[in-house]
Amino acid sequence: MLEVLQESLRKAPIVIRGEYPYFIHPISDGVPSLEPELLDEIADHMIDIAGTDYDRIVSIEAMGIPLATALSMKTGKPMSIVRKRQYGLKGEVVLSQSTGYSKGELYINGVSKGETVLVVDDVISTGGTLKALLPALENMGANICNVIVVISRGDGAAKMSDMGYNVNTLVKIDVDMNGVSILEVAGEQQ
Ligand SMILES: O=P(O)(O)OC[C@H]1O[C@H](OP(=O)(O)OP(=O)(O)O)[C@H](O)[C@@H]1O
Ligand code: HPA
Repeated sequence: MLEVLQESLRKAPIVIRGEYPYFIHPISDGVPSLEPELLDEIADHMIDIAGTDYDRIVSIEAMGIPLATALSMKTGKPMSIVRKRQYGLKGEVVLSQSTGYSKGELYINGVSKGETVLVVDDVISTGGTLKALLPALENMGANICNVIVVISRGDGAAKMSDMGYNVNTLVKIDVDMNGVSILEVAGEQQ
């Protein structure tokens, strides 16, 4: 299952950002090359998990964009991208994002009260991004039907679960200076 994703993770190089061992992968970075087979495999798997019964796909720049685009084209659902740039549109909501290696503001536009949304992203690590985003979407009146993140590293997904948010992840990994180890693949017995 998810063979293309697993194979690509095993090849991911590691660099150090501050003290954080950062894996470089097509889904999380868009480099060196994001192949259509990989996007196709992931989008199909997301549809297996979440179906198509929602009004909107919500994702976060930058690397949520190819995922949300692939899913939008398969499902026919519109998408809204949470941006790192302020637009000042009416109803824009700002939140603070903190990851293992960065801090900044995120801006939500385009999500209406009462909409059912599917949230997708490339990676969950500390959980800092989703910890800020999910309550903000709920405060805007959105109904979050599902959250799917492709790659889980660290304890972010467990922390989200403690907060009452179930984050579906396709693959759980461990990262050290030697590379990526695959700990768990969705739908497979370990
Ligand atoms: O669980 P966390 O520790 O919050 O980390 C996860 C976040 O980190 C990455 O985003 P990044 O801000 O690096 O943006 P990018 O997509 O532009 O690379 C990733 O896309 C997630 O949004
Ligand atoms: N690599 C790529 N994207 C990420 C990482 C990482 O190690 N951690 C959080 N987002």
